[in-house]
Amino acid sequence: MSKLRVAVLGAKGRIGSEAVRAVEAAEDLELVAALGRGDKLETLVEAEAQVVVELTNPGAVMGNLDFCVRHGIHAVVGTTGWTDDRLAQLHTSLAASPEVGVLIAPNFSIGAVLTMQFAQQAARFFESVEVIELHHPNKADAPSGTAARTAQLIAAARKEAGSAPQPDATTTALDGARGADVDGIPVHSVRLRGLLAHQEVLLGGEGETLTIRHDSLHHSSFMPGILLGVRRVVTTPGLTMGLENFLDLG
Ligand SMILES: NC(=O)C1=CN([C@@H]2O[C@H](COP(=O)(O)OP(=O)(O)OC[C@H]3O[C@@H](n4cnc5c(N)ncnc54)[C@H](OP(=O)(O)O)[C@@H]3O)[C@@H](O)[C@H]2O)C=CC1
Ligand SMILES: O=C(O)C1=N[C@H](C(=O)O)C[C@H](O)C1
Repeated sequence: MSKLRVAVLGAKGRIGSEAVRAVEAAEDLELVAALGRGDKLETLVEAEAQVVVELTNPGAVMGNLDFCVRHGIHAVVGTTGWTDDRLAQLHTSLAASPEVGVLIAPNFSIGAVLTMQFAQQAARFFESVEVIELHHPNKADAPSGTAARTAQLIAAARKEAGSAPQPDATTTALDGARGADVDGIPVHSVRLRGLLAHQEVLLGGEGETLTIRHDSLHHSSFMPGILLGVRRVVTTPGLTMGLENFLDLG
C-alpha cells in the first residue's frame, strides 16, 4: 500500500519539529516536505504532498491554507487564533474546492479534547464557570485556542439548557481583572516560564466546586492526534472543527 504523502509547515517550531519526527516515524506516512518561514509553498506541489500539517502562527496560517485548498492539498491545522471572519474566509476557499478536507483542531491531545467534552457536559449543572489557561511565555496568542473553544462550548451548552446568567456582583475592576469575556465566560491567561500548556475549568454551585484540569507536559502529547488527523482528513471533505469528530468518544 502506498504511503500518504505529508508535509509539515512550521517545521522548525516547537510543535512542528516534533510533528516532523512523528510523521517520519509513522510507517504508513512519508514526509515529503518540511517547510519553515521563507520557504516556497510551491514546494508542496513539486513534492506532491497530499496532506499538510499547519503549525505556524496566526499571521501565516490563512495564506498557507488558501494555497493548499486551491491546490487540492488536505490540511490538518493546529495553528490557533481563529475568528468567525477567518472561518468564513476558509469556508469560501473550500466552497471552490469541495473535495479538499481541512481539520482545525484547537488541541490535538486526548486529555484536552476530553476536558472540553467534560466541561460542556458539566456546564449546565453549575451557576458559575470560569476558564484559566496557563502556557509558556513564548506563546503568541491569548487566550489559547483551546480556552476560547472550551468557553464557546460551555456557553453553547448553557444557552441550550436555558441557564441563568452567571452571578457576579463586580461593579469596579481593574482592566483585565475579570479576564477576557468569551461568549459570557471569563477566560484568564497565565504566561509563565517553565510551563507548556495547561487548562483548568472551574465550576461552582451552592456549597461545592468542580475543577477539571488538564496538563500537556511535553509536545509528544499532541502527536497521536496529529497523526489521526492526517489519516482521517483525506477522506473527510470540507471543514471539520475539533479532533473529537475523529474520535469514538461514545
Ligand atoms: N492544536 C494544538 O494541539 C497545538 C497548537 N499549537 C499552535 O501551533 C502554533 C505553533 O506553535 P509553536 O510551535 O509553539 O510556535 P513556534 O513559534 O515555535 O513555531 C512556529 C514556526 O512556524 C514558523 N513560521 C512562521 N511563519 C511561517 C510560514 N509562513 N511558513 C512556514 N513556517 C512559518 C516559525 O518560524 P520563525 O521562528 O522564523 O517565525 C516557527 O518556526 C501556534 O499557533 C500554537 O498555538 C501548539 C501546540 C499544540
Ligand atoms: O501554543 C501552544 O503551546 C499551544 N497552543 C494551543 C492553544 O492555543 O490552545 C494548544 C495547546 O494549548 C498548546
